[in-house]
Amino acid sequence: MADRVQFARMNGLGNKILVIDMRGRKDRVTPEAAIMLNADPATRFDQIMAIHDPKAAGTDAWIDIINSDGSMAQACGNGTRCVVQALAAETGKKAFLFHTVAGLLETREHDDGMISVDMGIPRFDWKDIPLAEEFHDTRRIELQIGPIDDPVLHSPSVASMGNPHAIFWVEDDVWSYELERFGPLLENHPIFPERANISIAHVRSRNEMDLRTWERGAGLTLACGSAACAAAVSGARTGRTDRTVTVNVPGGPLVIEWRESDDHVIMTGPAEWEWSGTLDPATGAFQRDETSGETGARAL
Ligand SMILES: N[C@@H](CCC[C@H](N)C(=O)O)C(=O)O
Repeated sequence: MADRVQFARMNGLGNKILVIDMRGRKDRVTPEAAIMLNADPATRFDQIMAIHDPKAAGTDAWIDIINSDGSMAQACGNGTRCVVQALAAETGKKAFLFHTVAGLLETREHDDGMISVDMGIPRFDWKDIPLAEEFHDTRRIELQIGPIDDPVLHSPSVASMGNPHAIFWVEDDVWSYELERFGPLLENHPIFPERANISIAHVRSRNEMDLRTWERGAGLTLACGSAACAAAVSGARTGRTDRTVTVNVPGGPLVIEWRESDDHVIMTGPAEWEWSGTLDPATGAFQRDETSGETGARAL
């Protein structure tokens, strides 16, 4: 038990997150531990957010983001809100500056419990997504799935929110597409050398869209915050939407603002604590706290 750390099972609009407290330690959550934790229905997750000691002055923590297949991700909007809620409950602070492989993330918990994350400036250059071939206009790239003369999905917009996203625009209901079938094929398409998160978007109005996402390294999820940001900026870039849009993901609505003043993308939504326990970050062996199980915001 001595080598165990605290963790909380949380969710951001149904995106299943394990927040693991690695502060004060030099080791990292291993891919083996991630795979073990994901294999148990009690701890099955979409992402792990491992909180480490800060690496730079002025920041509150370094965060490693790990997908359920054990791979590392550069961004996780829903998981970031979960970390904010856990640390706000622990410290009473309302604002945090986090550091990830993709850069700095400014965050704030509002009085109504909603949490905003500054997801940074999106990138659109084909080399930044990255794509395997040169495309001058990433608002619409040549990529399709299904019969060549009658594709089911085609011509996605692509964007990087630190992590790679492709957004397929559809005129009809996002639920009428077999994303569980097309998602893995598109995630691993050779055009995406680092794989990609694959979303289907239906625009309802200039300020609202519906979005389903097949996540790189995690599969179908109820919510993907960075995909909502990528879809919002791609909607604005292609003239479909305004710069502030409500993105309805299967788990509920996220509000995304692509700020005019500095091009940063601000994502606002909820986070929810479910239960907590201790685990071994090397093996993934875990124990649930007997006393945990009430809902509401909790410290780790
Ligand atoms: N759920 C996340 C995105 C997680 C990362 C993604 N699977 C990747 O590998 O890029 C979110 O809320 O942004």
